[in-house]
Amino acid sequence: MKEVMLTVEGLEKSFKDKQALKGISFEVRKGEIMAILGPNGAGKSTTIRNIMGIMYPDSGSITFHNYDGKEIPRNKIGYLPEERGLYKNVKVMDILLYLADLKDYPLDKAKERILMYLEKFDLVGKDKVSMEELSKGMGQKVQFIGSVLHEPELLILDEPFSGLDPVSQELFKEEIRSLAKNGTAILLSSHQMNLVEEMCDRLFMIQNGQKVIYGSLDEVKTKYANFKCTIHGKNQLSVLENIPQVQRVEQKEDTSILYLEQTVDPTNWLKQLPNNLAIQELKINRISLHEIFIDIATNNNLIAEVGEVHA
Ligand SMILES: Nc1ncnc2c1ncn2[C@@H]1O[C@H](COP(=O)(O)OP(=O)(O)OP(=O)(O)O)[C@@H](O)[C@H]1O
Repeated sequence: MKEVMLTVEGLEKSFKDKQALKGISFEVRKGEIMAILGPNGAGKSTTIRNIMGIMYPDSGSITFHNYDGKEIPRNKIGYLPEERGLYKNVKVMDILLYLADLKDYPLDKAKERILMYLEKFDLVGKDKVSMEELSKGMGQKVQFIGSVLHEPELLILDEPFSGLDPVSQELFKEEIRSLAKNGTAILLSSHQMNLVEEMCDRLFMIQNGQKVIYGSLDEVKTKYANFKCTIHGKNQLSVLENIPQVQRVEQKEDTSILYLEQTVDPTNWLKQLPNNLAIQELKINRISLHEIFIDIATNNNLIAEVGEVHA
């Protein structure tokens, strides 16, 4: 197993009468992309802010290598906060060198890396431009550069893809993957489940300040992502609902989605379909992370049925 870089253990945090975190525990390992997911207000940013030392937990511990809490060398960590925006009337190169300096990173090396990244992110020549002259997406790229410039061992990205066009999204994805490949531990919060599904090795899902899922993407999919069968063809709802091992059916015009029980073996299940079904097209696949997320965030059906995954 990969070396553990960050350990969060039993984190509790309250704001006045609101308990935002109720015993959050997880690890982030060298070279992995770990997603922290959850509905709005679940506690993701609060968790991240505690790791970054922007606030301190009421109880629980945060360990980076062998350092605890306030001892953690934050210059070994990179952070792209949810709130975007750097000083407006400062030139791109100056603000990035300032950030590198804050992290005690050698400035000549930083300058080289800034120019390399500006080229990579399609911002050649923008080093001399002031921040206020950049578009929102360009500003976000510069802020991303600021978070990786000093070659952090742990990179925390709070909603890195929000507001990016598809091309810029690809650039970020590629860069994040390549950083992980080179050993950076990455903790990433995102609401874009398709991207999480594409990129992440493991995930931690939080709701109301509590863990609901923690495990590798494969484990989570095997455990939570039951099969569904999509049929294009005109069929009566009652007929579909009466097929064995069908939990529920969603119908839109001539397309029906049959959500199947966890124990279904697709080959055997297909063999016993009624022979008078109208089928123009049929496919079987596992439900997506997006659907798992919605299920958990809205009614907890899946969790109640199958329990938890542990990493
Ligand atoms: N500084 C604060 N003072 C009071 N309450 C706060 C503060 N920061 C967060 N909270 C509360 O803590 C809970 C968790 O908020 P947090 O920002 O961590 O959620 P989140 O998962 O990051 O949500 P989102 O997806 O909307 O960004 C919310 O109920 C929020 O109202």
